[in-house]
Amino acid sequence: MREKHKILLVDDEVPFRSALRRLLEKNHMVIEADTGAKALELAQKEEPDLILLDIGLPDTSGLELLLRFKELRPSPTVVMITAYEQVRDVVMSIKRGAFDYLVKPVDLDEFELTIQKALEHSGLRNEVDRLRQEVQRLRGVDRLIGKDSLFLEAQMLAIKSAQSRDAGVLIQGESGVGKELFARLIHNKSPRATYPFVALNCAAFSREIIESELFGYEKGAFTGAKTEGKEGLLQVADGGTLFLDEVVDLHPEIQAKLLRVLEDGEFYPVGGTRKRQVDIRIVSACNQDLWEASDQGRFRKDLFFRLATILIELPSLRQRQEDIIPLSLFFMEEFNDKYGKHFRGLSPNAERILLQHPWPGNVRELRNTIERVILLENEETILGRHLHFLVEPEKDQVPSSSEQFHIELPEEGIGLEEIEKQIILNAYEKCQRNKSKAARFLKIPRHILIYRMKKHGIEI
Ligand SMILES: Nc1ncnc2c1ncn2[C@@H]1O[C@H](COP(=O)(O)OP(=O)(O)OP(=O)(O)O)[C@@H](O)[C@H]1O
Repeated sequence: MREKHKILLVDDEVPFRSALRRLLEKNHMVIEADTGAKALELAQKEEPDLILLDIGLPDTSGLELLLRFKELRPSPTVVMITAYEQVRDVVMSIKRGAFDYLVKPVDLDEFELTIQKALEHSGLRNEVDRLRQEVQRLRGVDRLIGKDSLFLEAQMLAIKSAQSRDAGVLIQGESGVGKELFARLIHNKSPRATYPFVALNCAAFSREIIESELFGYEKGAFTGAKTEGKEGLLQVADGGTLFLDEVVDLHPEIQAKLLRVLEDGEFYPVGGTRKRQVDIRIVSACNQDLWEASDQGRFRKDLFFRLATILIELPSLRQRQEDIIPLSLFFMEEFNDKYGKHFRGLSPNAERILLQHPWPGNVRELRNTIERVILLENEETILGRHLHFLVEPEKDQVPSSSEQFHIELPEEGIGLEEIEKQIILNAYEKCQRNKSKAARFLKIPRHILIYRMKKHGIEI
């Protein structure tokens, strides 16, 4: 938190700025701009708590500038400064989000009161922003949606494993089931929670990059290495948790180096001669059976035992049908907030489609699906037709007329003549014993149908 508030004065009159500066700088940090361009640059760079903004500037109008300030994040509190004759502009500036206004020449008491209120407002807004971020963070991690028994068992195991500082936890499950979310949950509930959580996807880069990312390097370790060297993620995560995603893809040499870190808490950066010490916990994830990979010689068994002191298996979304609708509603709320929409629920048809889909991409696929609908549609209910992209194309579902037509033939065999007779009889009945209709149905001329009916002894 800043000790002094930072106030930006934007006015092109030097004597007026100097007078305000004298009033303010005893208790606040003051910065100044005499043009709109300079003011915008300072507002972005310095993030002032409060801006005192003159309406008439040489290069732009204060009203235009106000709109630009309102787009900044964090957005500063703005008090407009104006002459009497610009009262209409004041009304406009309040509509555009200015907190208050002061009229030149400024009355001292009114000035102090306005500044005090504006700074209180700015402080409250910052607090609201901070709390909102905190809620978002907690929502993302602590709000794990799921009532399925396999899922709840996994969650209980994760929370229990968080009590230990060091035990290796391996989380297994298909892609998108929430392995990283579980890793964050374990970290946040563990004694290491106030230290960093650092994630690395072991499948995303070459062996060399993973090695230098993990262990860091000393200057000049290899061609292209930054001259000053680089700290590895092991060091960055010191005291906290290192999350290794797709751990099965770690190169054997890196597996060996990692084992040493886990055994002795020590390692050498790439190209380094000075030993580093770290205190980390490793939570890893894998979308295949890591024990089977060890058995097949693709992963060191000694490292497996270190990483998998506790093994958590996360069920696929297909295995937890009862969670599909609650998860959908949860994501609906999330994306309502994000895109300013007002969806309230799912139609029965939409529910049916969501429940029938096999979700090969699991919760991630469901989340993306709901995001797509909320972003693109504008109704209050998610409807079946909003989910058309999940439904197989018609031609794949309904067999063509020739595939639909099927005759059950008797085991002992049957004459072709008899088959023809049965088909004509069926068609004749289907067409309410109307010979013209039956002929059209069988795609033959009417006199041929009559001829064949007589031949087979069918009553006309
Ligand atoms: N139970 C849950 N409740 C709420 N959101 C969830 C849940 N499970 C997963 N998610 C969300 O689904 C998405 C995918 O989750 P996550 O990245 O943790 O999966 P993963 O198993 O690590 O995937 P990958 O194997 O591809 O790395 C994330 O946006 C996550 O927030």
